[in-house]
Amino acid sequence: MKVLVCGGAGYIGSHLVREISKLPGYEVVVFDNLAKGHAAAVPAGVKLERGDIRNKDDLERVFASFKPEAVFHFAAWIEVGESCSDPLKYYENNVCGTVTLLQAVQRHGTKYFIFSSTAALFGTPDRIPIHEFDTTVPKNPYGDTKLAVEVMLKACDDAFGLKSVCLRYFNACGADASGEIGEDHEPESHIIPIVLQVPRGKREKVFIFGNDYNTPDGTCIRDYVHVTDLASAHIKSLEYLVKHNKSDKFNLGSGKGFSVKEIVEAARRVTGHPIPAEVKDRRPGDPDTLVAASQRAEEILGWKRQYTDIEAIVQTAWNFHQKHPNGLH
Ligand SMILES: NC(=O)c1ccc[n+]([C@@H]2O[C@H](COP(=O)([O-])OP(=O)(O)OC[C@H]3O[C@@H](n4cnc5c(N)ncnc54)[C@H](O)[C@@H]3O)[C@@H](O)[C@H]2O)c1
Ligand SMILES: O=c1ccn([C@@H]2O[C@H](COP(=O)(O)OP(=O)(O)O[C@H]3O[C@H](CO)[C@@H](O)[C@H](O)[C@H]3O)[C@@H](O)[C@H]2O)c(=O)[nH]1
Repeated sequence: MKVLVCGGAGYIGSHLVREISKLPGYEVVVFDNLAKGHAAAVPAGVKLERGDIRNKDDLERVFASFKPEAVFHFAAWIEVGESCSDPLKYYENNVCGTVTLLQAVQRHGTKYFIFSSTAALFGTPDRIPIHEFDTTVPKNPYGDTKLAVEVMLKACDDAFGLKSVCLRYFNACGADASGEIGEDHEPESHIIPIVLQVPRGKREKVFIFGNDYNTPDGTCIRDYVHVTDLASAHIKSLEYLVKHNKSDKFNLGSGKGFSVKEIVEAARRVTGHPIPAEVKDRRPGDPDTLVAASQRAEEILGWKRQYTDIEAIVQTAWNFHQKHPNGLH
């Protein structure tokens, strides 16, 4: 099976590439413009095609020569805050770019499409844990762009039979067990790598955004799901599409929520560093609690998580940062 991984030099995509390229029966090509990803995150032996999903010629070159049977689509801008101040940047890449990519998929008769969606679809959720068919009213343009693609994928299935799986990740975190690849974003906005910047000597303290939420310790609760477990869900999704030839969508979480304070405490235990923390005002747009119901992925895809313990998850991120004090570039 020939698979094209768009955004495969980025954080989550590179973990999928690493896992799928170890398996027999898959030929993998990464397509990435390296705006945020790293060539060093692509394993030796996997071809990296530098190109942009918004550019029809870049796509045509790769689709015509490689003829992928499946596309994993990770390529997007990912910062919620920036999507509020510069929404058109997000619509242009995440929606228009995906239209151009899907046009290539249609032209070349690619059969399967696996899309990186998000918990941000659910805005302020109806209930916790959040189920797949709960109300989707995003609270920011980033979530709107991801919902637009989910809607578009349904239309592509209806019109020309493209079979897709939308995977709504909750908070992706951790790093490959080898420590060779991990999360290296500039600027960094995610809580675990930010907390680890303190023991890395890159910041003095952590700011906790609000301690007056309706949660037991007053700080926001999120569902931290390990990036290697996300990679295995992608492989299961492709197997599902090949076997059942049917589109679907799944929420992917770890099964448990942790507060921001609990994350800081876990990082203190893992690193042995005091990690000073100061409470600041709330960050706009943060809901109290986001926790996924992931039973459908377990039952229908046969997805099994390797990581459930938050310290073990933070430990993998810490191993990565210790191995790459200056990141991957
Ligand atoms: N990180 C999370 O917690 C999280 C949660 C939910 C969903 N997601 C989604 O998962 C996907 C991957 O996220 P990530 O954290 O790995 O982000 P990332 O920025 O590390 O990876 C995205 C990759 O796509 C590439 N890219 C972006 N625009 C491109 C374009 N126009 N053409 C070609 N390549 C392009 C970037 O260079 C980068 O390598 C994104 O679609 C994101 O919205 C992430
Ligand atoms: O310096 C910081 C950074 C974050 N937080 C808090 O930590 C929690 C987690 O924040 P962050 O790591 O930025 O993740 P989210 O805002 O929950 O968003 C991530 O997870 C979502 C799914 O839950 C995805 O949709 C997004 O793409 C992804 O960025 C939130 O309560 C933040 O307010 C802090 O207190 N201090």
